[in-house]
Amino acid sequence: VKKEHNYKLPPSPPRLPIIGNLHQLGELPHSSLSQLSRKYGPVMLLHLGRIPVLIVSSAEAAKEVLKVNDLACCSRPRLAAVGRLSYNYLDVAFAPYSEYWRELRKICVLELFSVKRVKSFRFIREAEVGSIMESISSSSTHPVNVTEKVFALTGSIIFRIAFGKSFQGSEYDRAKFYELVHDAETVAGAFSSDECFPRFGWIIDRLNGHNGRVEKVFGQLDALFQQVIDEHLKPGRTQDHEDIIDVMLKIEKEQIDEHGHAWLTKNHIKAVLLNMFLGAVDTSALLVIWAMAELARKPTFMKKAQDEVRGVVRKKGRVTETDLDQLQYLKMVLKETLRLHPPVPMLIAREAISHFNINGYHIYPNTLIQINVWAIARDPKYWENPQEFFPERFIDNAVDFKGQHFELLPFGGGRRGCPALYMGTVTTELLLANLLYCFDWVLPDGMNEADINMEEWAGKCLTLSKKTPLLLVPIKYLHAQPSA
Ligand code: HEM
Repeated sequence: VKKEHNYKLPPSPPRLPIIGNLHQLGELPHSSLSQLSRKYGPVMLLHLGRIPVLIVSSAEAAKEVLKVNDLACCSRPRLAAVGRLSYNYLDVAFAPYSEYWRELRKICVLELFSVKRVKSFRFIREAEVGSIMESISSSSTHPVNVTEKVFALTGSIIFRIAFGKSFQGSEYDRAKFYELVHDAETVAGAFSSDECFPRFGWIIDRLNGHNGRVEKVFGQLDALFQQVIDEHLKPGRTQDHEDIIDVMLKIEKEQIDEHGHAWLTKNHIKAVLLNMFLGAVDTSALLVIWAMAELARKPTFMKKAQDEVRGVVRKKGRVTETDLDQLQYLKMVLKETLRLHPPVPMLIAREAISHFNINGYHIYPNTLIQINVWAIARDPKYWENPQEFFPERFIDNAVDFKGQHFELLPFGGGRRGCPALYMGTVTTELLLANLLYCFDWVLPDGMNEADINMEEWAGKCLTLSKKTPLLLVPIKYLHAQPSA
């Protein structure tokens, strides 16, 4: 299509020279952009330095992107830090749209994150959840940092699913591991100055240490992944259960062509491992932390969820995955949390591959596209009392989060939607159900419900955290036997 001057562009807020609209993002971009969209509309065009970015803030416009024009805009921007961390886009989350990405995505959907594979890791989830419940019950009646415990759990589960061993069985320190995942998230979530500013941005990157930070994180991740892959390749290694590295090494072997070339190499495996750590640890943890914070603020909802889970599990001692189907209220609590606190509030940026129109506006190739699912899920046009946490809104309501209902998109949608939705939901349901079954939760001395700090913190990451840790006092339930 020829670039015509009469192609109408989406409305844009006024911008400053050089930095464009960067100064309007603020500490919480999803929130600042939600306010801006009230003035400029659900489809607006910003400029972050030199990068044109389309901000989408309505369900109708999200449908235009994720369904009607999915193919025209399902690439990802090539950002330098992400490129370095992903071995030059050998991963699935950040790889531009290509035949390679389609093949790898197929492997993820069919082999790595399929329901069958995820079910095969049930024993890991149940064992790790049991051990965290044990550790919480040892501090029964004292305030517990719920945020820390929940992060420890999601990290341990993914570590073991991916690497086939737990922190206990490895020389890798848990705290060091979290720091590394967090650092990787931060550098991956930030634009470099070079990307935003023509000609001189690279100088800023060098001066402010951005490049050095990326290299440091890359070096540490690469060393960890290499070490674990080497362990898997040691002759005589015995394993009682296939982990993600085993599966990928098997695929690597099977893909060797008649000339001895494998299109899947160790770097591809490392890039996918990176996606698993960045995609799974924080998202699942944040969902459960926000859910616990909301329930602690609303004791009647907490009690209702506890009555349900205790009614189903009775004196069994702990919740197992076979119980989850019966926990309808718990599922509504998590759905409502995904609405109010989507762990990835603006999805992962897409990039337009070809020209397309949306709401009568023209979008050019190479435009970045950000869908503000946080804003959509709080829009009174789609939700009654949208700021209120009210799980009952989902009774007799067919809206779900699988990417077909554009007013609720916590896992994204279309070709680039989250391929691990099942893994995410089964992990978070099991964890929340056990927290609610095993303990009653009370507020630390001197605090009341209104004192729970619900402020958000984005910290340049893709995910949305709770600004302060959640501290609650667990009182062990009579029948709880977490490690039974
Ligand atoms: C509650 C948990 C989770 C939430 C809320 C979540 C959310 C998301 C979102 C919003 C996206 C971007 C979708 C888009 O751009 O349209 C995404 C993509 C992705 N997620 Fe998840 N996720 C979760 C769990 C997981 C887990 C457990 C894994 C892997 C172990 C994972 C791996 C990925 C990958 C690889 C992508 C990139 C897909 C692509 O670009 O083709 N996620 N996720």
